[in-house]
Formats: sequence, C-alpha cells, structure tokens
Amino acid sequence: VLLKEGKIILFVMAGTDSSASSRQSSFNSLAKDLELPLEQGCLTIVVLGASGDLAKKKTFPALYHLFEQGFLQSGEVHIVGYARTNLSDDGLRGRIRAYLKGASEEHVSEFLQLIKYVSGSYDSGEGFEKLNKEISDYEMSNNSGSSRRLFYLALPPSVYPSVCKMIRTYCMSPTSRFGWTRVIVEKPFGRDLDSAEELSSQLGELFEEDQLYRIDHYLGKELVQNLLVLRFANRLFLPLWNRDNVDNIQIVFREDFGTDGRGGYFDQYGIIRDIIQNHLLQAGFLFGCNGKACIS
Ligand SMILES: NC(=O)C1=CN([C@@H]2O[C@H](COP(=O)(O)OP(=O)(O)OC[C@H]3O[C@@H](n4cnc5c(N)ncnc54)[C@H](OP(=O)(O)O)[C@@H]3O)[C@@H](O)[C@H]2O)C=CC1
Ligand SMILES: O=C1O[C@H](COP(=O)(O)O)[C@@H](O)[C@H](O)[C@H]1O
Repeated sequence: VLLKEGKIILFVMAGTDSSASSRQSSFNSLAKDLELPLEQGCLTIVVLGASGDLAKKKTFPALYHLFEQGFLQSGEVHIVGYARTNLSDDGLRGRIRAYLKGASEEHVSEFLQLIKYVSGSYDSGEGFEKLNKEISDYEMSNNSGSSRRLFYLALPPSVYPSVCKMIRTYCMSPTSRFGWTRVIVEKPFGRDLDSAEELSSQLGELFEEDQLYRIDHYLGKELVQNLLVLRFANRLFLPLWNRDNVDNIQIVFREDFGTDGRGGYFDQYGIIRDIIQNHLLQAGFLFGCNGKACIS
C-alpha cells in the first residue's frame, strides 16, 4: 500500500518469482510510473534508544523480519544503534540475538553483521557528530551516490526535541546526494495536550510533515484491526452488538514481566500514559464505535 498525494494506492504483486531482487525491481518500476522517489541505494536506519526495551523486543526483530523477507538488502542497508549506555557492537548484537528466537542461525548472523553501535548523549553535538561520521563513512564506502537516512526514536518523548534538533544540526542526508531524511517517533506524544502541542510545534520547526512519522503499533495489530471485521462482517454479532445487549466492556491488558529496566521511562510517564490513553482506548473505541466514525 502506497500513499501519494493523500490517495491510497494498492500495489498487488502476482507471479511465481518472489525473490528479493524481483520484488525490488517491480517496486522500482511502479515507483517510476507513479513518479515516487526511487527507493534504492544506500539506506541507513538509526535506532535511537537502542539499549532499551522497545528496541530489543520489537524494533530490531521487525528489521530482522524485513531483512529475512528480502526488503532490506545486505549491500544496501546499514543499521546503527545509538544510546548513552556503554556497549560494543557485539554487546548490542548479543542483546538483539536473544530476541530472534526460532530464526535461521545463518540469516541471523548475516543480519547482525549489518548492525553497529554508537554511544553518546541525546543533547550534545559530540555523540551526533560521531553518529554522522558513522553514517557518512558507510555512504562513501558504498559509493551509490545516494543517502537515505531513517531515524527511529525508541526513546521517551521528553528527549524527542533535543534528539530531533541534533539530527537536524548534525545528521541530515546531504543535499548534494540523492536521498532523504525521515524521523519516526513513538507514542506517547507528550504528557498532556499542552506538551503534545508544544512537541508538535518543536518538531514542525525542524522537519517537514512528510519527513515525520508518528507510530502506534496497536493500530497495526491484526487482532485489533479484526475487531471491525468481527463486528460488521458477521451476521450473528452485527444485530446484537449494541447497548441493549452488551452489559459492560472489560479491556484486560496482562504482561508477565515487570518494568524490566524501563524505570527511566516509567518514572517520567507512568503506565496510564504508556498504554491506557492510547492502546487500550483505541481497542475500546473499535469495540464500541458506530457508523462513519469507525473508518475515519
Ligand atoms: N517497550 C515496548 O514494548 C514499547 C515501547 N514503546 C515506546 O518506546 C519508547 C521507549 O520505551 P522503552 O524502550 O520501553 O523504554 P526504556 O526505558 O527501555 O527506554 C529506551 C532507552 O531510552 C533511554 N532512556 C530511558 N529513560 C530515559 C530518560 N529519562 N532520559 C533519556 N533517556 C532515557 C535509555 O537508553 P540509554 O540510557 O542507554 O541512553 C533506554 O534504554 C516510549 O515512548 C514507549 O512508549 C512503544 C511501543 C512498545
Ligand atoms: O507500547 C507499549 O506496548 C508494550 C506492549 O505491547 P505488545 O505489543 O507486546 O502488547 C508495553 O509493554 C510497553 O510498556 C508499551 O510502551
């Protein structure tokens, strides 16, 4: 699915050749037809907060799955973890390996070799200069003439403004090279309405809207998305799913582990801002919404 000028374009690939190069070339010819920027050449994915819970449990495993399916090519992608914790490249790789259970050992080793680690703070130029050097050295050695840079902020929102400022000052894709700079920020977006608005204007001063991506992974969960199908494509439930027949709704969120090293984040935000006002209310909304509100 591609988004262009506010319209959704469904891209369906058929055929028997499912190799990575065939996918890439079909995608590139489609991108050319649609006049989208060509997605090839040097791609650097920087995971900021690489020492943390989200990075090890979800971000790096998701990148591994893209790699395994051929969407990230060894010769084209370079992944850099960044955080304050003092770690070596192998130290970070060891943390990630533990979360790639059941995957092919050969594939995992190939993937882990794409990953480097840079340590630095979130508000001083020194670390980000080091990060920029790591990215630029790779781009020069790759020699593809392109520079696509994706920054994923697996960090508490309190540091988004300073991190974005550092990216803007030290790490932008050079305009002399073909490419782009994009920034992905995680929920929660601020602590309350005022801080969310302030964050929006701070990020808006640094990046164009099409460079910013705000993520909430619950909306992408199959089970959550299937709530609408369960309700509206089901002749049994459809007529009964209303206030006359439903007595109460209970949303249960269970995890069998504790804060697990996330004290720094939870101390600032707490569990209500972490999951209730976003993930669980979204599930509640999809359970109870009606009419156009459900799909808008
Ligand atoms: N954990 C999860 O499954 C998910 C988390 N998220 C979101 O991801 C973000 C990060 O969450 P998570 O990874 O769980 O949290 P962590 O506490 O693990 O934080 C990630 C990293 O950020 C740095 N950090 C932590 N606290 C602070 C602080 N107060 N100031 C500066 N740096 C800090 C630490 O790195 P270092 O000290 O090395 O710099 C830490 O390793 C949050 O916005 C959360 O909502 C979203 C979806 C799922
Ligand atoms: O956003 C978050 O979600 C995870 C739970 O996600 P799940 O996909 O494993 O259900 C939660 O552990 C974390 O605290 C929170 O930030």
